[in-house]
Amino acid sequence: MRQYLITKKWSYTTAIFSIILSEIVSVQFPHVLGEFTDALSRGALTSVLIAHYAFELLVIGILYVLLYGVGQMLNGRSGRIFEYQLRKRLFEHWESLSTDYYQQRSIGDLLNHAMNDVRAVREALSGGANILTNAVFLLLATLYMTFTTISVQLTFISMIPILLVPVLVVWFGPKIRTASREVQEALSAMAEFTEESLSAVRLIKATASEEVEAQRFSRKVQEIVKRQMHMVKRSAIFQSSIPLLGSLSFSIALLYGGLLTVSHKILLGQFVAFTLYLAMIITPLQQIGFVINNFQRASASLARLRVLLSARPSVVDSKTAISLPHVQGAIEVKLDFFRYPNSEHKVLEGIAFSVQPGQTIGIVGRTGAGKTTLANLLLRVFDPPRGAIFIDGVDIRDVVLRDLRTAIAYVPQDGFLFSTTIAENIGFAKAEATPSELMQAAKDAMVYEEIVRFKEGMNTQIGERGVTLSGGQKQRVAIARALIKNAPIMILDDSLSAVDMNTEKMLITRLKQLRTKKTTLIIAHRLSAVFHADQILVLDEGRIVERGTHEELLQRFGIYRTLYDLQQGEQGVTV
Ligand SMILES: Nc1ncnc2c1ncn2[C@@H]1O[C@H](COP(=O)(O)OP(=O)(O)OP(=O)(O)O)[C@@H](O)[C@H]1O
Repeated sequence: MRQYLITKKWSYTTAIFSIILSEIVSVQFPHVLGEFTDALSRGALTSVLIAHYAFELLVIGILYVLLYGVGQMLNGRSGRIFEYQLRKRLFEHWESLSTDYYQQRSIGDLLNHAMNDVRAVREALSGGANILTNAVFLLLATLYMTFTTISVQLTFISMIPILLVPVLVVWFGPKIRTASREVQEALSAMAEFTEESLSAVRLIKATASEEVEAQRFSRKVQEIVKRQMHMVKRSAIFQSSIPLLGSLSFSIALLYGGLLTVSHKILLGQFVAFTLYLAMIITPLQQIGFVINNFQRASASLARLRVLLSARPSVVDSKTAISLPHVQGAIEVKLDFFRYPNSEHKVLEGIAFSVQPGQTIGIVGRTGAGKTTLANLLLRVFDPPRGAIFIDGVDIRDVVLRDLRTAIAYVPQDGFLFSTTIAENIGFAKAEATPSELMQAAKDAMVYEEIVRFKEGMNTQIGERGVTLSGGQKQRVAIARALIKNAPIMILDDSLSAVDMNTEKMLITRLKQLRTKKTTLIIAHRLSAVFHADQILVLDEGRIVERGTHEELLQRFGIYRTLYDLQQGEQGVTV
């Protein structure tokens, strides 16, 4: 925030300067009315003089509005730019963090930071800056005018209650900050719940759990209301005690100023002007309370944002990382064991195998055996230990992350697609892809014929605002997205599971043709996806328990054979 204020120093200086000038202009208002009253009480008021005073007030009004308007506009603009930049920075920061970060934080919580916390800071920055400058300088200008044109003594005595304002700030500030942080945390919890609940809406409906969910939601909302009431109570007491002090000042002024006027120590016009001055500062005093309140909330939000922005990615380029722009695709794995961070359990143990460019490796095994974990390590979604995985003979821990991930085309298990057109989804990894390349990728992934049946073809919107693709279609669009990357290494993580056997066979044949000199890793539950592989690894509880070609493994009568017999019985699979 400091950096931002420095870059915008001229805008803020001009805004503050305009607001100060506007206050200097506005404090002339009671002064003119005081002179008017004096002229009236002396009986010296002529029609020319009345017109003169009226014109003076008009000019004061116009100048005030212009100057204050400029200040407000500049501060408002800087606040909005800050809001935009902070959200952009948050987004870029989140993009840079590693996957494990998202296991600890929910999307709803992060969105709440991006929306509510950022807005709280912006409000303090723009609205707060306006009002604070306005209030402080109006107060100073009023004090100056009352000192110089009315009575130092009267000003001092009347202002005594107002001097208690800083004491109130020190007393209430931390309390409001804590209350505000608690509200933001409750809002985060609600956002987290809503996000999760809406993502699972199909499940909730299918299991008729709407009422249970609604009750859980209402508990979250009640918690927010409770915390908000707590904050509102504290803020209200604080905010109302400031005008209370102002009213006290007013009473003193009336009492003491009245006595001074009656005893002719000050003129009637001076007394009228003084009460007008006091009336003028009551509102800013009220606003100071509001702004300080705002600042306390913004400071709680800033503290939350600071925690977020100080998170560092756990997977980063090493200082000596080398660039590998032309990967051939040889993979060697010599992994003693791997545990996920914050877990004691060894997910993979004693994994050793190698793949030559052009080869296809099949990885099969029961659910939870560690297949996806192996893909995660190859991609460095989680860092493997040093000396465990090599690409073209180089430890992947020493390869520039971007190069490593560019060399691998990965199709995740859920075949995630973005809510945009099919064409954009396929071209995701290759922004410069031509329409014919996109079409070819869709054809290679055996999904083109189904895409052209949609009215908009490749430009069909998918997701929330468009058509819903079937599981098998999604998987094939995801495969097309990987194919267009034309990467030396491809990992299909159970990406054919929702595709019918016939299409799977055609797809595999096509993959073989396309990737003759490239490395392909196929993770699968259905063995038919790996029959053709040069080598099949059978994983069980994190270990390679069998390896060989399809024929070799069948002869071994182990897990693979059991799985094969089972699946053949279920689906009538034949080699
Ligand atoms: N991010 C993670 N943190 C901690 N443990 C994890 C994480 N991801 C997976 N695991 C654990 O690692 C083990 C292996 O999971 P993995 O996803 O690699 O299995 P898989 O063989 O791909 O299973 P499936 O065939 O069901 O996809 C499981 O016990 C799982 O609970």
